[in-house]
Amino acid sequence: MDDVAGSNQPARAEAGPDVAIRTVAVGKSYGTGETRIDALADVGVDFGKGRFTAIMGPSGSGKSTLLHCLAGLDRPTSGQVLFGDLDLTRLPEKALTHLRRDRVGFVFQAFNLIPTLTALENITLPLDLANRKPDQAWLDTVIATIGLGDRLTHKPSELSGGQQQRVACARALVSRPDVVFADEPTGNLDSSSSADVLGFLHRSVRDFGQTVVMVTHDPSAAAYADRVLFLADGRLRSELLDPTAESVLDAMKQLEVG
Ligand SMILES: Nc1ncnc2c1ncn2[C@@H]1O[C@H](COP(=O)(O)OP(=O)(O)OP(=O)(O)O)[C@@H](O)[C@H]1O
Repeated sequence: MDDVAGSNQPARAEAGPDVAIRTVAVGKSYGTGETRIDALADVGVDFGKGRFTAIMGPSGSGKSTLLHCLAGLDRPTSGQVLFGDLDLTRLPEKALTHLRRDRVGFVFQAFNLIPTLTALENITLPLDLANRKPDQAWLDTVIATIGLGDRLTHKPSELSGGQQQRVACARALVSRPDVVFADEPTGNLDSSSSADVLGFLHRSVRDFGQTVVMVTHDPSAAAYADRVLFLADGRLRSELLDPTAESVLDAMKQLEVG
């Protein structure tokens, strides 16, 4: 059993059979005294398995901080993050590194592809780094779904922004992670490329049962999700099921009023 050094608390925990990640009273503060900022306060929420959840809220409301705590990129100051059968808040650094490598996929706003590798080499990079052989049938499925056809031998500089982000999505999915985290994945894309990328993420949930958690500012992007969580001042304020761009806009207006 993995224990945090100096702690008797086990790192094993159980979020629940249908729950990919559960947060329990999560808080994250920066600084102390007068300059202390509570980026997150008392956030308790379940992220269902095989669901597409969007996180929205004004600038500075804690969206990225929450995503980083969920993905094991950052540790909360208080509370628990239960990731499947693990309590991330009690997991030693090395085990967190393994979790990020083996059980989590990331899509960032800035694509973050390796410029010297081809699209295909970028997609299989996480497997190569982990010394794992690709599941060829799954790789073929992912490649067919991103629809890059003959562009797989191209370098990122020879691809459009939308094509690069679809490669980044395929890279996030290739190891069949428990959860794909996307931080503003369409922030640098035009509306047509955004629709391609969001459509791909949506299909990965609907057709392959992938769990996706996405931070976005864009109501149209959030409308691709099954559920939208709204943060304000580091607190969870409301949520919306089966969102549309209009209902998300309304909820955001309510957030500003409230
Ligand atoms: N490393 C840090 N040190 C100090 N304060 C931080 C740090 N990271 C974030 N913060 C603060 O925590 C709060 C939440 O930041 P966060 O980036 O999570 O918000 P956000 O909702 O993702 O914002 P945006 O939409 O602008 O990206 C902000 O007040 C921010 O200034």
